[in-house]
Formats: sequence, structure tokens, C-alpha cells
Amino acid sequence: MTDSVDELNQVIAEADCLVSEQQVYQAIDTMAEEITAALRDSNPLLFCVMNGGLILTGQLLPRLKFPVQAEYLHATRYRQETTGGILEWKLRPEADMKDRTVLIVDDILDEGTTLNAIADYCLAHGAERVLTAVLVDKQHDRKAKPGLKADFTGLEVEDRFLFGFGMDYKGYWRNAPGIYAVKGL
Ligand SMILES: O=P(O)(O)OC[C@H]1O[C@H](OP(=O)(O)OP(=O)(O)O)[C@H](O)[C@@H]1O
Ligand SMILES: Nc1nc2[nH]cnc2c(=O)[nH]1
Repeated sequence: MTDSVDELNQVIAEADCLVSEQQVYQAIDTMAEEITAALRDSNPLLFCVMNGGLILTGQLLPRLKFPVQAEYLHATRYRQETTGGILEWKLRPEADMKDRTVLIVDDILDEGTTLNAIADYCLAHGAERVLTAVLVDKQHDRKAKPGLKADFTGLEVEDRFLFGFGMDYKGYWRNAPGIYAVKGL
């Protein structure tokens, strides 16, 4: 059943704000500088991973100081849940990625299953190299491969269920202005 607006307002009122809006923007500024330094001469093809990657992509793109071809794909494995399942492709990338440098942008690397599967797909479809950028890397030892990291990471955040800046709570609060942890999760 859909939570009521009152319940959703209670979720943010009771949540812990782990990273403020200002700290998130500082992290995105730094990520943009790092990505610009690394990729400005690579003519990269950027894929926003919908839905969670939407806000980071929208904030990053105007900060990248080189021409970027921006596209999107849609893969999901959490749906409305707080634990992940099988990755479901809702929209596979359509752009030709043969011999291209691909940059995948998402909100969070949790276990890393999502980014691994997308990177494998891009390499299997001819990408020359695949780099990944995430706003948040959740700190725990359940990564799909030990030590798995994105190439560009904004923030390292503790092992709680997070929402805000693209990350949802039951489909809501992707718009929360900061990174929050749900009470009790
Ligand atoms: O590292 P993992 O454990 O694979 O989890 C990370 C993925 O989980 C979230 O997506 P979700 O499946 O919730 O879909 P959404 O983007 O529509 O929220 C998030 O946006 C990442 O894509
Ligand atoms: N919203 C949200 N999505 C996730 N996907 C993987 N981990 C998380 C998380 O902590 N919050």
C-alpha cells in the first residue's frame, strides 16, 4: 500500500541527515573536477542510470568542462524495497558505444551488482573502456567483488538505508536535499 503524505513527511522528520545539502554540492564540485581532468580529451559517452542517477547526472553535467554526449539507461533491482534482488533491465542503452569511453553515472554503489552488470553490458557491446561515477559509496563488506570501488566517488557513507539526492524511500524523497538514513534502517 502507498504510504500517505503524512507518513512520508514523518519519515524525513525522523531520519538522520548524514550529509548536508552543502556538503553534497561540495562533493559534486570535486567529482566534476576529477572527471573533467580525466576525461576531457576522451569524447566520452555518459549514461545516466535511471532513476537514481537522475539528480547526480543533472548536477554533474553543467559542471563538466568539455563536450559530453549524454544518454540514459534504466536498470533496477531494489524497486520499492530496502534489499536488492535480480537486476531488471527496463531500458537497455541504445547509443552506439563501439570503441567509446563510457561513463556510467548513478546515485549509489551499495553491493555494486548494478554497476557491475551495466559495465559488463557496455564492454560486451563494444565499449573500449567503462568508468563509473557515484555520489555515494556505502561502507560495508558485502560488495559484489571485494574492494569494489567506482572510478569517481563523491562521498563514503555508513551502512544504513539512505534516501535523498536521487535515492528513494519507496519511490519518494529522491528530492530530499541532503543524504538521509531512515530511522531504524
Ligand atoms: O550497488 P547495488 O546494491 O546494486 O545498488 C545500487 C543500485 O540501487 C539503486 O537502484 P534501484 O534498483 O533502487 O532503482 P532506482 O534507481 O530506480 O531507485 C541505485 O540507484 C543503484 O542503481
Ligand atoms: N534508496 C536507496 N537505494 C539503494 N540501493 C542500494 N542501496 C540503497 C540505499 O541505501 N538507498
